Amino acid sequence: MQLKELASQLAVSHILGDGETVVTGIQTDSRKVRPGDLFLCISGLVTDGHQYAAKAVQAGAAALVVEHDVDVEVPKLVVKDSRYAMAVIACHFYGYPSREMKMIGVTGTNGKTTSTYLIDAILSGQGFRTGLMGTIQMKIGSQVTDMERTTLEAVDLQRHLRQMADVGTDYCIMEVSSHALDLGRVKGCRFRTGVFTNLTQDHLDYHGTMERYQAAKGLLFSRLGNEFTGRSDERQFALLNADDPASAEYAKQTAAQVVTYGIDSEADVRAERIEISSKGTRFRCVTFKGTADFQTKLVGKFNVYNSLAAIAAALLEGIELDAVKSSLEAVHAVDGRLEVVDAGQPFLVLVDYAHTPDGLDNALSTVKQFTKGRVLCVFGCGGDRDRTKRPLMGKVTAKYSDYLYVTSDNPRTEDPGQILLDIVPGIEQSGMPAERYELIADRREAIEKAIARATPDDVVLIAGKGHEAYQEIMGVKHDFDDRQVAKEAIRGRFRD
Ligand SMILES: CC(=O)N[C@H]1[C@@H](OP(=O)(O)OP(=O)(O)OC[C@H]2O[C@@H](n3ccc(=O)[nH]c3=O)[C@H](O)[C@@H]2O)O[C@H](CO)[C@@H](O)[C@@H]1O[C@H](C)C(=O)N[C@@H](C)C(=O)N[C@H](CCC(=O)O)C(=O)O
Ligand SMILES: Nc1ncnc2c1ncn2[C@@H]1O[C@H](COP(=O)(O)OP(=O)(O)OP(=O)(O)O)[C@@H](O)[C@H]1O
Ligand SMILES: N[C@H](CCC[C@H](N)C(=O)O)C(=O)O
Repeated sequence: MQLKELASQLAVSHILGDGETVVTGIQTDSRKVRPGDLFLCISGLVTDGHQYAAKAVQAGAAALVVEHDVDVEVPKLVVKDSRYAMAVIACHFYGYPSREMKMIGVTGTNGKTTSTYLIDAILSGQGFRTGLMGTIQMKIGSQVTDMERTTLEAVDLQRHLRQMADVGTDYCIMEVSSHALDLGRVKGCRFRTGVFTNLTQDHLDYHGTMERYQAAKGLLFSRLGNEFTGRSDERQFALLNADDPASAEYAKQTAAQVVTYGIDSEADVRAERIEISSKGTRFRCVTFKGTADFQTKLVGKFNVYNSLAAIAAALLEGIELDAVKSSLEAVHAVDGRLEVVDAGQPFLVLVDYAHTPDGLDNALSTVKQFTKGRVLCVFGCGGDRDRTKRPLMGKVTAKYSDYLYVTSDNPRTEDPGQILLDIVPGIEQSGMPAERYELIADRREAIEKAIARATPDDVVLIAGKGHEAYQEIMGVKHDFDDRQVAKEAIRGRFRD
């Protein structure tokens, strides 16, 4: 594609050099540039991509997108904001793949991964070809790859959406993080349905305030039906959690048809008569397409919300309630979400991905509901992330646990000992006596101690890392899988 064609997509830009220069790929990271690529210099939060222009050209970049001139001898497309230009250019370069599929985007603090998995299970159960993108995995056709991010940068996102469209995908179900919305990663994507799960504290390191965090998530809904992204004939839906106060605001901002789900409110799709056990959940689902009794294998009230979101999304696609019911009831636990670790021990061990105060509240209150003995909880807080959530996570875990093992999550570049100390004020505030919690920076040791203390009827909940198979310390990802470590600890204890 010629540089001038890409320039024509941007309202404000000019070319320095030959506009007929052909680019054969797009790249935002100088270390990944291939000959013929267009290298976009992004002024980032940590470093400035313009500094790597020369390196990109050495690697074969045929042209650059810049915000100001840089001293390298290739044609340049000068733009006002290269991050914004990135999404526009990527959509055009890859031929607007989101217009060739029905896209369902899920945003919210917690429940995105679970909801996308459930929607995927129902739609693929109906024979639709589905693609999936989110925190755990990306599925394109029959190919499944692990993911490092919740929502990809625009260039990578559009490239993968093109692959999805090319293999004949009917529906792409994707998680849309608040970072992605704020940084314009999904700009230009045409969503058929935007789903909102909930809004509680997280990521204040990035967004600063809850108001800004809420506004970032709102971009998914304010753009739905408002931003021209092609195929304007098709209806679009904002599927909102009626029990979350943020939904009222999102409903006002969207031009899409608002459909609600909930438990405590009069929603379009709602659950009644909820019964929760350690094996699963029963509820009656009242919808605009009839009523049905569900018995799912997913545990907890929060999973009723995730189920309702998925049921509503599927009903909006014209799937009958009976068919929705049979697909949803067949779903087992999602990877690392209240996942049972069974190595033959006489007590229940669960691994969960709760890593926010509300996620922990939901996971632990659910566990507490069906635990006859004591709740032993192992948890920590990630480094280089919202520090203000740490005492809140301490407080909520102390509220529900009989014994707490405060340990490291992914310390990243922070001092693990300091992260633990940041959690303690919350535990103290809850009034938990000092003999009922321990600070153990080594996560393996913490898991081993919890397993060693458990007796029949107790439940050990290992929270925070769920499906993650690593622990990130000072930029190095060490092999570490809570499920594996827990199994080893159980085998160690019951060896004889
Ligand atoms: C806040 C955030 O999302 N930042 C992301 C963003 O950083 P940035 O734009 O500030 O980039 P930067 O690191 O300053 O670099 C500037 C530019 O120089 C380029 N560069 C840099 C070095 C080099 O040698 N060569 C080079 O070309 C970079 O590729 C980039 O284009 O772009 C970078 C390149 O793609 C990302 O690595 C970085 O993610 C950071 C590491 C991150 O941790 N992001 C997390 C918080 C995130 O996005 N999380 C959400 C999930 C949240 C949820 O739970 O809901 C997600 O969607 O994954
Ligand atoms: N609807 C919900 N409301 C509150 N908590 C939830 C909900 N669904 C799941 N959780 C809790 O949050 C944890 C993470 O769930 P899930 O992976 O589905 O969320 P997510 O939004 O994808 O998270 P992230 O984007 O941070 O990876 C679960 O392990 C569970 O403890
Ligand atoms: N998407 C979330 C995941 C957090 C997972 C938790 N294990 C941690 O490292 O804090 C984030 O990047 O904040």
